[in-house]
Amino acid sequence: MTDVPPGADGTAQESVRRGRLFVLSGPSGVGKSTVLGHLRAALPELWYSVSATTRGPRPGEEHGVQYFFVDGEEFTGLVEDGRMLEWAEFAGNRYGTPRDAVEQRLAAGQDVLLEIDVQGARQVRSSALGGEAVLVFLAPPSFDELARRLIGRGTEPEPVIAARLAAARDELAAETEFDHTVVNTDIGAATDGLVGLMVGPRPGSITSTA
Ligand SMILES: Nc1ncnc2c1ncn2[C@@H]1O[C@H](COP(=O)(O)OP(=O)(O)OP(=O)(O)O)[C@@H](O)[C@H]1O
Ligand SMILES: Nc1nc2c(ncn2[C@@H]2O[C@H](COP(=O)(O)O)[C@@H](O)[C@H]2O)c(=O)[nH]1
Repeated sequence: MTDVPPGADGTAQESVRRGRLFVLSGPSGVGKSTVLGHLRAALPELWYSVSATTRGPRPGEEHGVQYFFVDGEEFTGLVEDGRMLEWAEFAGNRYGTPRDAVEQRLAAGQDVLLEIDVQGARQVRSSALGGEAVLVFLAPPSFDELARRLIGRGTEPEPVIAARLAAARDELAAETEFDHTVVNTDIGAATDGLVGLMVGPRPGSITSTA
């Protein structure tokens, strides 16, 4: 399920600067996947974790691309074997981040981005990686606009949309737990906002040798 980047075999990592871990979260329908699509073009070196989920694929989604689509039994096995960095149940399905690929990329010096829900972001924060993780909240311009986007996407039946919007009320209240907020009013501006957070100097790093 995981792939290992060249040079990430654990043999020559002492001289490699560790990659940075970014977590992008926010309510369902705010535009996380859309903005990440643009971010891929802006930051081609960034590695995006592919989550596992028990949700069925939407039209056009492929196993190993948007998600690893697994059944409930396989998901439970991954959790019990300690192979999930974090996982959560969201609106009737389970979602989780495969641990090994993330740790291998970070050790190989590659920056990593997780697109996960608020429950998962909290778990990352309290995990061994929590101290180094940068948590970013993608916020909608308003709740009504969030609902318009989720309904307009047309991928979920009405009861699922209702469950996602109910979850969104709690998720929006969690914004203050994050290191940064980017408001997704305009896709280009939101992408630029994320890029600005991700390409800046690391905390404590030397920015000038003069
Ligand atoms: N800035 C924006 N202005 C208008 N529409 C937007 C904007 N950003 C995203 N959208 C639209 O909102 C809908 C939801 O976007 P998207 O699927 O990227 O959300 P998401 O946060 O990834 O959702 P989920 O968490 O459910 O996967 C899509 O139809 C997308 O085209
Ligand atoms: N805690 C986690 N949440 C995840 C993960 N992968 C995706 N998600 C979040 O789930 C919801 C719903 O996603 P959808 O694709 O069904 O619309 C959304 O908020 C995602 O960010 C994960 O690995 N862990």
